[in-house]
Amino acid sequence: MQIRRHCVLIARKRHNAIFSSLPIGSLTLSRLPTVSFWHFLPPLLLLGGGLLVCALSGLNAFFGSLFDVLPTLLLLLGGAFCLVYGRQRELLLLLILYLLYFVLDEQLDYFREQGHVRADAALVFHLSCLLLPLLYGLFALWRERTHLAQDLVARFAVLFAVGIVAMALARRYPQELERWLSLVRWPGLYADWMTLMQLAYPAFLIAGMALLAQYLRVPRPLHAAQCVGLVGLFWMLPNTFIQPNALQVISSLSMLMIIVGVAHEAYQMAFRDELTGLPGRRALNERLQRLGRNYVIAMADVDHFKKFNDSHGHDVGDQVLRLVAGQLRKVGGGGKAYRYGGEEFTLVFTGKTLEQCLPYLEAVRQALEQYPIQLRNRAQRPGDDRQGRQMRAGTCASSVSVTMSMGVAECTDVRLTPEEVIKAADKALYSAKSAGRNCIRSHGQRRGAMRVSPQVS
Ligand SMILES: Nc1nc2c(ncn2[C@@H]2O[C@H](COP(=O)(O)OP(=O)(O)OP(=O)(O)O)[C@@H](O)[C@H]2O)c(=O)[nH]1
Repeated sequence: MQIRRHCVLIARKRHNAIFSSLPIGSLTLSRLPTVSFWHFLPPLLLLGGGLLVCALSGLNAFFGSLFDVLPTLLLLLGGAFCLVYGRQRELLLLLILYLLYFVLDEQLDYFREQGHVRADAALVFHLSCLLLPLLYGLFALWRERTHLAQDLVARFAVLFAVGIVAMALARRYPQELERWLSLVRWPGLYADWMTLMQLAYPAFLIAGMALLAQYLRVPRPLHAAQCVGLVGLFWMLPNTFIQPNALQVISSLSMLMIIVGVAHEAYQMAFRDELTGLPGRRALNERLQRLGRNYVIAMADVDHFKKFNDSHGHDVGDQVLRLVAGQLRKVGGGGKAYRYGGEEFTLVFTGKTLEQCLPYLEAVRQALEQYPIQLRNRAQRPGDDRQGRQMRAGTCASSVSVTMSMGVAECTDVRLTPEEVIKAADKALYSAKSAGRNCIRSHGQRRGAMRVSPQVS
């Protein structure tokens, strides 16, 4: 790695935007944005599918019976899954959704059989509309603690206490409670479309904003699923007695969103490298099993990374690895980047020759070399954007650049295994390091380090 310290006038907008100042000791470095549309895609697809099913006039016998048992099935299977993997938060969310389904389904059954609602239907419905967003929000925001058993007991205790108090009040003061719940407190804020009791709207709003804030602070598939789930429940409640399948379908799908969120995160844990967000070694091993006949593998290693760690600290080193991963992720030519381990990365190209891949690798190498990493002192951070612009234009900032060496090998013989190709790429990487670093060397190349101009077609 070649470290250059010099005064820089930061002209590149992209650079400024990306350096969103993550404090690391006395330094600040970039935090790559991690909010992703893909986190929302599975729950949105489930919600869309659910709304479509609800819009159909009636489900056939098979789907009717399926949705009748689905909430119970999801609670049992999803609950067992969450319990085994210590996901108490999700377990309790499933339980809350199931309890809501159970309570309202009893009312619906009575309504269908008798042709009129039960005497306590309004009270039960209003209570559900108030308690659901509050409990869902509370339990979704309640972070898991280290002591799993204590955590689980605390959650059950809170749920139990709320349930007991609500039931006691409903039994002891049914009319007063119903009147209190259905009161229009803010007539000026009342609109025709508001078919739920008025208190439910601020409860949903607060829960929704808190869940969104949680997602923005920690963007995770599960947090996205919780947000979309709340939207589904907000749609479901006013339609419970109007749309025949709304309760079963949306309750089931909200539970499924939580389970899919847990499964999505479990997959990410197994196959994604947490630090860089790139697919990890396990994902690479899977990919190696189905590479076909023609492929190229490049091993890339950050130069003098130990020195960088020693001079700037491990945390800054971590940020640099993220930045390197961000550049590698952009490699063209259909290449896919993986974190091999430590400061080593692997790039895999399929259906291409080594000559075809080299310009893409060279483009990445150059992009990284030319990318200034600005190290700022936290104490000198500007108070606002204007001040920041002035400071960037007028002061000296400490800037370093990171370089990497690469070794490339190609599968030319069907008898070669991917592991042998990786070994060959590793040898070429070693040659690139010996040749002075910050260059690309391909397997079989005898002398000198290869530098090719990035004529990417
Ligand atoms: N910050 C940080 N450092 C890491 C991580 N993984 C490995 N390292 C460090 O990477 C460094 C690798 O050092 P070396 O293998 O000696 O390689 P190098 O200093 O890059 O030297 P050359 O490869 O010869 O250019 C070690 O100091 C490791 O501690 C990580 O996830 N984060």
